[in-house]
Amino acid sequence: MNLGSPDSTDVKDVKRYLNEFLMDGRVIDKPFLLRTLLVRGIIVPFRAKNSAEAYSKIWMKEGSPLIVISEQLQKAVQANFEEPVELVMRYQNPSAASVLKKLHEENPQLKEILLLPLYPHYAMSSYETAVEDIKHQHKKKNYASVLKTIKPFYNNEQFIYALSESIKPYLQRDYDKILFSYHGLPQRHIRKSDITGQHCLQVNRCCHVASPAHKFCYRHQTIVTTELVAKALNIPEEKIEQTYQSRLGKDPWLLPSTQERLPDLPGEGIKRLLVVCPAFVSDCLETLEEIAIQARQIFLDAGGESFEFIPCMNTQPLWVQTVTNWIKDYFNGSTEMLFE
Ligand SMILES: C=CC1=C(C)c2cc3[nH]c(cc4nc(cc5[nH]c(cc1n2)c(C)c5CCC(=O)O)C(CCC(=O)O)=C4C)c(C)c3C=C
Ligand SMILES: [Fe+2]
Ligand SMILES: [Fe+2]
Repeated sequence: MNLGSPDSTDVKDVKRYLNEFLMDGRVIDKPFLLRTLLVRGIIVPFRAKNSAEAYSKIWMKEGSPLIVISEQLQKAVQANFEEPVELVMRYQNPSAASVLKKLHEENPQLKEILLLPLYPHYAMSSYETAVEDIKHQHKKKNYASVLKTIKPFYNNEQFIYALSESIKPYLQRDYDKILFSYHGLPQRHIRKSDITGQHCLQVNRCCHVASPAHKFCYRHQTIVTTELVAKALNIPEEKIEQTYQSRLGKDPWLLPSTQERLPDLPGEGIKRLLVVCPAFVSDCLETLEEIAIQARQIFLDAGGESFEFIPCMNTQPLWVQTVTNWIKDYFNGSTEMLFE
Protein backbone atom coordinates (compact mmCIF):
# COMPACT_ATOMS: atom_id res chain seq x y z
CA MET A 1 0.00 0.00 0.00
CA ASN A 2 1.30 3.39 -1.02
CA LEU A 3 0.05 6.96 -0.76
CA GLY A 4 -1.59 7.53 -4.14
CA SER A 5 -1.58 10.19 -6.85
CA PRO A 6 -4.11 12.15 -8.89
CA ASP A 7 -5.65 10.19 -11.79
CA SER A 8 -4.20 12.71 -14.27
CA THR A 9 -2.45 16.08 -14.31
CA ASP A 10 -5.76 17.89 -14.99
CA VAL A 11 -6.36 20.53 -12.33
CA LYS A 12 -9.76 18.99 -11.52
CA ASP A 13 -8.17 15.57 -10.81
CA VAL A 14 -5.41 17.18 -8.76
CA LYS A 15 -8.06 19.08 -6.78
CA ARG A 16 -10.00 15.87 -6.08
CA TYR A 17 -6.78 14.17 -4.93
CA LEU A 18 -5.65 17.06 -2.73
CA ASN A 19 -9.11 17.37 -1.19
CA GLU A 20 -9.21 13.69 -0.24
CA PHE A 21 -5.59 13.72 1.00
CA LEU A 22 -5.70 16.93 3.00
CA MET A 23 -9.20 16.38 4.44
CA ASP A 24 -7.72 13.32 6.15
CA GLY A 25 -7.73 14.26 9.86
CA ARG A 26 -4.41 12.46 10.32
CA VAL A 27 -2.77 14.76 7.73
CA ILE A 28 -4.34 18.15 8.51
CA ASP A 29 -5.19 17.51 12.14
CA LYS A 30 -7.55 20.43 12.72
CA PRO A 31 -11.21 20.19 13.81
CA PHE A 32 -13.46 19.26 10.86
CA LEU A 33 -14.94 22.70 10.19
CA LEU A 34 -11.63 24.51 10.40
CA ARG A 35 -10.00 21.80 8.25
CA THR A 36 -12.74 22.13 5.62
CA LEU A 37 -12.30 25.88 5.55
CA LEU A 38 -8.53 25.60 5.33
CA VAL A 39 -8.36 22.79 2.78
CA ARG A 40 -11.34 23.51 0.51
CA GLY A 41 -11.27 27.28 0.96
CA ILE A 42 -7.55 28.10 0.96
CA ILE A 43 -4.98 25.33 0.40
CA VAL A 44 -6.53 23.43 -2.52
CA PRO A 45 -7.74 26.45 -4.54
CA PHE A 46 -4.30 28.07 -4.20
CA ARG A 47 -2.22 24.90 -4.58
CA ALA A 48 -3.96 22.79 -7.25
CA LYS A 49 -2.67 24.63 -10.33
CA ASN A 50 0.96 24.61 -9.14
CA SER A 51 0.71 20.98 -8.08
CA ALA A 52 -0.76 20.04 -11.48
CA GLU A 53 2.16 21.81 -13.19
CA ALA A 54 4.64 20.00 -10.95
CA TYR A 55 3.03 16.64 -11.76
CA SER A 56 3.15 17.48 -15.50
CA LYS A 57 6.96 17.77 -15.29
CA ILE A 58 7.39 14.19 -14.06
CA TRP A 59 4.32 12.40 -15.49
CA MET A 60 5.13 9.22 -17.43
CA LYS A 61 3.23 8.05 -20.51
CA GLU A 62 1.68 5.27 -18.36
CA GLY A 63 0.70 7.69 -15.55
CA SER A 64 2.00 8.96 -12.21
CA PRO A 65 5.53 7.69 -11.42
CA LEU A 66 4.44 6.68 -7.90
CA ILE A 67 1.67 4.47 -9.28
CA VAL A 68 3.61 3.14 -12.27
CA ILE A 69 6.63 2.21 -10.13
CA SER A 70 4.47 0.72 -7.37
CA GLU A 71 2.69 -1.39 -10.02
CA GLN A 72 6.04 -2.58 -11.35
CA LEU A 73 7.06 -3.55 -7.81
CA GLN A 74 3.76 -5.40 -7.31
CA LYS A 75 4.29 -7.35 -10.56
CA ALA A 76 7.89 -8.18 -9.68
CA VAL A 77 6.82 -9.50 -6.25
CA GLN A 78 3.83 -11.34 -7.77
CA ALA A 79 6.30 -13.25 -9.98
CA ASN A 80 7.61 -14.90 -6.79
CA PHE A 81 4.20 -16.09 -5.50
CA GLU A 82 1.18 -18.11 -6.57
CA GLU A 83 -0.97 -16.21 -4.07
CA PRO A 84 -2.36 -12.89 -5.34
CA VAL A 85 -0.29 -9.75 -4.76
CA GLU A 86 -2.32 -6.55 -5.12
CA LEU A 87 -1.48 -2.85 -5.09
CA VAL A 88 -3.60 -0.43 -3.11
CA MET A 89 -3.42 3.32 -2.54
CA ARG A 90 -4.49 5.35 0.49
CA TYR A 91 -5.93 8.14 -1.67
CA GLN A 92 -7.68 7.92 -5.04
CA ASN A 93 -7.07 4.71 -7.03
CA PRO A 94 -6.95 1.78 -6.59
CA SER A 95 -8.76 2.33 -3.28
CA ALA A 96 -8.74 -0.01 -0.29
CA ALA A 97 -12.48 -0.71 -0.73
CA SER A 98 -12.09 -1.73 -4.40
CA VAL A 99 -8.99 -3.88 -3.85
CA LEU A 100 -10.53 -5.72 -0.87
CA LYS A 101 -13.68 -6.37 -2.93
CA LYS A 102 -11.66 -7.71 -5.87
CA LEU A 103 -9.50 -9.92 -3.64
CA HIS A 104 -12.50 -11.50 -1.91
CA GLU A 105 -14.51 -11.94 -5.13
CA GLU A 106 -11.63 -13.56 -6.99
CA ASN A 107 -10.54 -15.68 -4.00
CA PRO A 108 -13.64 -16.88 -2.15
CA GLN A 109 -11.49 -19.04 0.16
CA LEU A 110 -9.28 -16.10 1.19
CA LYS A 111 -8.18 -16.55 4.80
CA GLU A 112 -5.40 -14.05 5.39
CA ILE A 113 -4.24 -10.76 3.96
CA LEU A 114 -0.76 -9.43 4.68
CA LEU A 115 -0.52 -5.65 4.31
CA LEU A 116 2.79 -3.98 3.51
CA PRO A 117 2.56 -0.19 3.94
CA LEU A 118 5.31 1.09 1.64
CA TYR A 119 6.67 3.46 4.29
CA PRO A 120 9.86 2.67 6.21
CA HIS A 121 8.91 5.03 9.07
CA TYR A 122 5.85 5.45 11.28
CA ALA A 123 3.88 8.66 10.89
CA MET A 124 0.26 9.39 11.69
CA SER A 125 -0.02 10.99 8.22
CA SER A 126 1.47 8.08 6.24
CA TYR A 127 1.71 4.63 7.86
CA GLU A 128 -1.07 5.05 10.44
CA THR A 129 -3.68 6.51 8.09
CA ALA A 130 -2.96 3.80 5.48
CA VAL A 131 -3.37 0.98 7.99
CA GLU A 132 -6.46 2.49 9.63
CA ASP A 133 -8.10 3.09 6.24
CA ILE A 134 -7.77 -0.50 5.06
CA LYS A 135 -8.75 -1.85 8.50
CA HIS A 136 -11.85 0.34 8.43
CA GLN A 137 -12.85 -0.83 4.93
CA HIS A 138 -12.19 -4.46 5.92
CA LYS A 139 -14.36 -4.20 9.04
CA LYS A 140 -17.11 -2.31 7.24
CA LYS A 141 -17.72 -5.24 4.86
CA ASN A 142 -17.33 -7.83 7.59
CA TYR A 143 -14.90 -9.89 5.52
CA ALA A 144 -14.09 -13.27 7.06
CA SER A 145 -10.36 -12.95 6.23
CA VAL A 146 -7.75 -11.87 8.79
CA LEU A 147 -5.73 -8.72 8.07
CA LYS A 148 -2.13 -8.54 9.33
CA THR A 149 0.28 -5.64 8.87
CA ILE A 150 4.03 -5.41 8.42
CA LYS A 151 5.58 -2.90 10.82
CA PRO A 152 7.71 0.10 9.84
CA PHE A 153 10.98 -1.34 8.58
CA TYR A 154 13.28 1.68 9.16
CA ASN A 155 15.85 -0.45 11.06
CA ASN A 156 15.31 -3.79 9.36
CA GLU A 157 18.62 -5.37 8.35
CA GLN A 158 17.49 -6.32 4.84
CA PHE A 159 15.97 -2.87 4.21
CA ILE A 160 19.17 -1.17 5.34
CA TYR A 161 21.22 -3.51 3.15
CA ALA A 162 19.05 -2.92 0.05
CA LEU A 163 19.02 0.85 0.64
CA SER A 164 22.79 0.95 1.24
CA GLU A 165 23.49 -1.07 -1.90
CA SER A 166 21.33 1.38 -3.90
CA ILE A 167 23.47 4.27 -2.59
CA LYS A 168 26.88 2.56 -2.84
CA PRO A 169 27.64 3.17 -6.56
CA TYR A 170 27.19 6.93 -6.08
CA LEU A 171 29.87 7.02 -3.36
CA GLN A 172 32.53 5.83 -5.82
CA ARG A 173 32.84 9.30 -7.34
CA ASP A 174 34.16 12.36 -5.48
CA TYR A 175 31.55 14.06 -3.34
CA ASP A 176 31.65 16.54 -0.46
CA LYS A 177 28.48 15.50 1.33
CA ILE A 178 25.54 13.14 1.12
CA LEU A 179 22.25 14.69 2.21
CA PHE A 180 19.55 12.39 3.62
CA SER A 181 16.37 14.33 2.85
CA TYR A 182 13.26 12.87 4.52
CA HIS A 183 9.65 13.96 4.02
CA GLY A 184 8.92 16.45 6.81
CA LEU A 185 6.12 16.59 9.38
CA PRO A 186 4.63 19.27 11.60
CA GLN A 187 6.42 19.07 14.98
CA ARG A 188 2.97 18.86 16.57
CA HIS A 189 2.49 15.42 14.94
CA ILE A 190 5.63 14.14 16.64
CA ARG A 191 4.29 15.28 20.04
CA LYS A 192 0.85 13.80 19.32
CA SER A 193 2.31 10.37 18.51
CA ASP A 194 4.37 10.33 21.73
CA ILE A 195 2.68 7.61 23.81
CA THR A 196 4.55 8.73 26.94
CA GLY A 197 3.34 12.31 26.52
CA GLN A 198 6.66 13.60 27.88
CA HIS A 199 9.49 12.47 25.64
CA CYS A 200 9.41 13.58 21.99
CA LEU A 201 10.81 17.09 21.42
CA GLN A 202 10.75 17.57 25.22
CA VAL A 203 13.74 15.59 26.52
CA ASN A 204 17.21 16.80 25.51
CA ARG A 205 18.35 14.81 22.42
CA CYS A 206 15.04 12.88 22.73
CA CYS A 207 15.54 10.69 19.68
CA HIS A 208 18.85 9.37 21.09
CA VAL A 209 17.50 8.62 24.58
CA ALA A 210 15.80 5.21 24.94
CA SER A 211 12.00 5.49 25.18
CA PRO A 212 8.86 3.51 24.30
CA ALA A 213 7.89 6.64 22.32
CA HIS A 214 10.31 5.59 19.57
CA LYS A 215 7.89 2.95 18.30
CA PHE A 216 5.76 5.80 16.90
CA CYS A 217 8.40 8.53 16.54
CA TYR A 218 9.05 9.42 12.89
CA ARG A 219 12.00 11.62 13.82
CA HIS A 220 13.71 8.89 15.84
CA GLN A 221 13.13 6.32 13.10
CA THR A 222 14.56 8.55 10.34
CA ILE A 223 17.66 9.26 12.45
CA VAL A 224 18.17 5.52 12.97
CA THR A 225 17.88 4.82 9.22
CA THR A 226 20.55 7.43 8.47
CA GLU A 227 22.86 6.09 11.19
CA LEU A 228 22.51 2.48 10.05
CA VAL A 229 23.16 3.33 6.39
CA ALA A 230 26.16 5.48 7.36
CA LYS A 231 27.55 2.55 9.34
CA ALA A 232 26.85 0.00 6.58
CA LEU A 233 28.62 2.16 4.00
CA ASN A 234 31.35 3.50 6.27
CA ILE A 235 30.49 7.11 5.48
CA PRO A 236 32.38 9.54 7.74
CA GLU A 237 30.14 11.64 10.01
CA GLU A 238 31.29 14.95 8.51
CA LYS A 239 30.11 13.82 5.06
CA ILE A 240 26.51 13.23 6.17
CA GLU A 241 23.65 15.56 6.89
CA GLN A 242 19.96 14.92 7.55
CA THR A 243 17.14 17.31 6.59
CA TYR A 244 13.33 17.34 6.12
CA GLN A 245 11.54 18.41 2.93
CA SER A 246 8.04 19.14 1.55
CA ARG A 247 6.85 21.57 4.22
CA LEU A 248 3.23 22.73 3.92
CA GLY A 249 1.73 25.62 5.86
CA LYS A 250 3.04 27.93 8.55
CA ASP A 251 3.22 25.59 11.58
CA PRO A 252 6.72 24.59 12.73
CA TRP A 253 7.87 21.45 10.87
CA LEU A 254 10.82 19.20 11.58
CA LEU A 255 14.20 20.89 11.16
CA PRO A 256 16.54 21.44 9.48
CA SER A 257 14.57 22.08 6.31
CA THR A 258 16.05 20.73 3.05
CA GLN A 259 15.01 23.85 1.10
CA GLU A 260 16.59 26.17 3.67
CA ARG A 261 19.85 24.22 4.07
CA LEU A 262 20.62 23.82 0.36
CA PRO A 263 21.62 27.43 -0.37
CA ASP A 264 24.01 27.45 2.63
CA LEU A 265 26.01 24.41 1.57
CA PRO A 266 28.21 25.82 -1.23
CA GLY A 267 29.35 28.64 1.09
CA GLU A 268 30.47 25.96 3.57
CA GLY A 269 32.64 24.33 0.88
CA ILE A 270 30.07 21.68 -0.08
CA LYS A 271 30.20 21.93 -3.86
CA ARG A 272 29.51 18.33 -4.90
CA LEU A 273 26.34 17.01 -3.31
CA LEU A 274 24.61 13.62 -3.29
CA VAL A 275 20.96 13.52 -2.18
CA VAL A 276 19.00 10.45 -1.12
CA CYS A 277 15.37 10.34 0.06
CA PRO A 278 14.96 7.26 2.28
CA ALA A 279 11.39 8.06 3.44
CA PHE A 280 10.26 6.93 -0.02
CA VAL A 281 10.77 3.49 -1.51
CA SER A 282 9.25 4.54 -4.86
CA ASP A 283 10.09 7.71 -6.73
CA CYS A 284 7.27 10.24 -6.77
CA LEU A 285 6.52 13.93 -7.04
CA GLU A 286 8.47 14.64 -3.85
CA THR A 287 11.67 13.07 -5.16
CA LEU A 288 11.52 13.60 -8.94
CA GLU A 289 10.21 17.17 -8.90
CA GLU A 290 10.98 18.62 -5.48
CA ILE A 291 14.47 17.15 -5.19
CA ALA A 292 15.74 16.16 -8.65
CA ILE A 293 14.45 19.40 -10.26
CA GLN A 294 13.79 22.12 -7.64
CA ALA A 295 16.43 21.26 -5.03
CA ARG A 296 19.07 20.80 -7.75
CA GLN A 297 18.35 24.30 -9.08
CA ILE A 298 18.50 25.86 -5.59
CA PHE A 299 21.88 24.23 -4.93
CA LEU A 300 23.42 25.09 -8.32
CA ASP A 301 22.12 28.69 -8.17
CA ALA A 302 23.84 29.06 -4.78
CA GLY A 303 27.21 28.07 -6.29
CA GLY A 304 27.07 24.28 -6.06
CA GLU A 305 28.98 22.45 -8.80
CA SER A 306 27.35 19.04 -8.98
CA PHE A 307 24.11 17.65 -7.61
CA GLU A 308 23.41 13.94 -7.87
CA PHE A 309 19.97 12.64 -6.94
CA ILE A 310 20.03 8.99 -5.87
CA PRO A 311 16.80 7.31 -7.05
CA CYS A 312 14.58 5.35 -4.67
CA MET A 313 14.88 1.57 -4.63
CA ASN A 314 11.84 1.30 -6.93
CA THR A 315 12.11 -2.15 -8.58
CA GLN A 316 15.75 -2.90 -7.83
CA PRO A 317 16.22 -6.68 -7.50
CA LEU A 318 17.50 -6.45 -3.92
CA TRP A 319 14.40 -4.52 -2.84
CA VAL A 320 12.06 -6.95 -4.65
CA GLN A 321 13.92 -9.80 -2.92
CA THR A 322 13.60 -8.07 0.46
CA VAL A 323 9.83 -7.66 0.13
CA THR A 324 9.58 -11.26 -1.09
CA ASN A 325 11.57 -12.52 1.90
CA TRP A 326 9.34 -10.67 4.39
CA ILE A 327 6.22 -12.22 2.86
CA LYS A 328 7.77 -15.71 2.74
CA ASP A 329 8.91 -15.39 6.36
CA TYR A 330 5.36 -14.47 7.37
CA PHE A 331 3.84 -17.44 5.52
CA ASN A 332 6.47 -19.67 7.16
CA GLY A 333 5.14 -18.65 10.56
CA SER A 334 7.48 -15.77 11.50
CA THR A 335 5.84 -12.90 13.37
CA GLU A 336 9.04 -10.84 13.56
CA MET A 337 7.95 -8.28 10.94
CA LEU A 338 4.37 -7.91 12.17
CA PHE A 339 2.96 -4.77 13.74
CA GLU A 340 1.22 -5.66 16.99
C1 LIG B 1 6.93 9.48 3.29
C2 LIG B 1 5.81 9.63 3.92
C3 LIG B 1 4.96 10.82 3.88
C4 LIG B 1 4.59 11.59 4.95
C5 LIG B 1 4.93 11.38 6.39
C6 LIG B 1 3.79 12.67 4.43
C7 LIG B 1 3.24 13.69 5.21
C8 LIG B 1 2.58 14.80 4.70
N1 LIG B 1 2.41 15.17 3.39
C9 LIG B 1 1.71 16.33 3.30
C10 LIG B 1 1.33 17.02 2.14
C11 LIG B 1 1.56 16.57 0.81
N2 LIG B 1 2.33 15.51 0.43
C12 LIG B 1 2.21 15.34 -0.91
C13 LIG B 1 2.79 14.36 -1.67
C14 LIG B 1 3.39 13.19 -1.17
N3 LIG B 1 3.63 12.88 0.16
C15 LIG B 1 4.18 11.62 0.24
C16 LIG B 1 4.57 10.95 1.40
C17 LIG B 1 4.39 11.42 2.69
N4 LIG B 1 3.70 12.51 3.08
C18 LIG B 1 4.31 11.12 -1.10
C19 LIG B 1 4.84 9.76 -1.46
C20 LIG B 1 3.84 12.10 -1.95
C21 LIG B 1 3.88 12.05 -3.49
C22 LIG B 1 2.60 11.64 -4.14
C23 LIG B 1 2.72 11.49 -5.62
O1 LIG B 1 1.67 11.47 -6.28
O2 LIG B 1 3.80 11.39 -6.21
C24 LIG B 1 1.34 16.36 -1.45
C25 LIG B 1 0.82 16.45 -2.88
C26 LIG B 1 1.63 17.15 -3.82
C27 LIG B 1 1.78 18.60 -3.55
O3 LIG B 1 0.85 19.35 -3.80
O4 LIG B 1 2.86 18.95 -3.04
C28 LIG B 1 0.94 17.15 -0.38
C29 LIG B 1 0.02 18.33 -0.41
C30 LIG B 1 1.42 16.75 4.63
C31 LIG B 1 0.64 18.00 4.97
C32 LIG B 1 1.96 15.80 5.49
C33 LIG B 1 1.95 15.73 6.96
C34 LIG B 1 1.18 16.40 7.75
FE1 LIG C 1 3.42 14.24 1.74
FE1 LIG D 1 11.30 11.24 19.39
